[in-house]
Amino acid sequence: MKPVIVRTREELAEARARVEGTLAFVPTMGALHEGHMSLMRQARRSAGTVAVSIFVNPLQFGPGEDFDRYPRTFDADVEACAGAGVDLIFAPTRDVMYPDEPQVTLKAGPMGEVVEGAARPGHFDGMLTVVLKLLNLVRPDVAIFGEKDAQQLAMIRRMVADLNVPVRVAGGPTVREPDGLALSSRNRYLSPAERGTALALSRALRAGADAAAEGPDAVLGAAGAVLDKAAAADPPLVLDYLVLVDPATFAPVTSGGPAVLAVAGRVGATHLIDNVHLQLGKEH
Ligand SMILES: Nc1ncnc2c1ncn2[C@@H]1O[C@H](COP(=O)(O)OP(=O)(O)OP(=O)(O)O)[C@@H](O)[C@H]1O
Ligand SMILES: CC(C)(CO)[C@@H](O)C(=O)[O-]
Ligand code: BAL
Repeated sequence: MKPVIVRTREELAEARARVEGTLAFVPTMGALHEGHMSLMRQARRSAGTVAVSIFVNPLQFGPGEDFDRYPRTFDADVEACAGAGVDLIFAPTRDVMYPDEPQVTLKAGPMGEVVEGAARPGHFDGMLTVVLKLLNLVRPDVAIFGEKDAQQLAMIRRMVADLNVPVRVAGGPTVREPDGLALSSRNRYLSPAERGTALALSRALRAGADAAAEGPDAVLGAAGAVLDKAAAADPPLVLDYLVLVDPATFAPVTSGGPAVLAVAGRVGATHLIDNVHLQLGKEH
C-alpha cells in the first residue's frame, strides 16, 4: 500500500485523527537509506500505524554547512517508505514548519555544547526545536531515532524527561555497509577515494572496542592510531573529535563501565560521525 502523503498541519491533523490504536513515528531529513528503513521496520513492529516525517530543518544547520546541497530525493523516499510499510508521510515545507521567523526556540543546555555540539555550535538547539514541534504535531506513542546519532538520541531523551513530553523514545541500531562504513545520507557526497579514507572512522571504533577490557587509555590509543594514519592519507581525514563519554550525559568517562566511543571527522567537505557502545574495563 502507498503511504498517505500530507504536507500541511491541517492535513496532518485530519490524518492523525483517523489513526486508531498506537502510532510510531520516525523523523528524518529524507535521502532515505537502509538505516532509515530499519527504523521504519522497528516502528512497524512497535505500533499499529507508522508515520515518517521528511523535512530538512534549516534551524539545525550552521552557516557554511550543507543545508542548500543536502540531498533531496522525495520520489525515491516515498518508494522506500512504501517498501517498509509506512502508513503516513508528513513532508512539510519550510513555511509550514516555520510560518513566522521563530522567536521561541529550545536551548539544548551544556550537554548540547560538547562533542558534536562543539563541532556544530547551535546544532542541537535547532534539532531539539524541530523534534519538539514534530512531536507536538504528530503526537506519536513512540518516536524512534538511530543510535548512529548517539548524542542526538541522548539529547532527545533528556528533552523528553526535562520537559515531560508524553512520548516513549526508542533507539535503533546503526546499520553499516559490509565494510563497516555507517550508512549516512551524506555518504553520497564521497568520491571513491574519500570513501576509502572515511572507512577509518568505523575501523577506529572497532580497534577501540577490541581494547575495551584494558580501559579508557587503551581504547583511545588504539582508535587514535587508526585515525592518525587516516590523517596522513590522500585525501586526509580531518578529525573533529574522538571521545569516550557517558552514554546518557556525554560527559567524559575516565573509569570502567558503560561508555560511548564517538568519532567525527571531515573528508573533503563531508562531515561524518560514528560511534560504538563499549563496556570499559578498569585501567591496570
Ligand atoms: N546508519 C544508520 N543506522 C540507523 N539509523 C540511522 C542511520 N543513519 C541515520 N539514522 C537515523 O535516521 C534518522 C534520520 O536521520 P537523517 O535523515 O539525518 O539521516 P542521516 O543518514 O543520519 O543523514 P546525515 O548524513 O545528515 O547524518 C535519525 O534518527 C538517524 O539517527
Ligand atoms: C531528528 C531529525 C529528523 C531532526 O531534524 C534530524 O536531526 C535527523 O534526521 O537525525
Ligand atoms: N543526522 C543528524 C542531522 C544532521 O546532521 O543535521
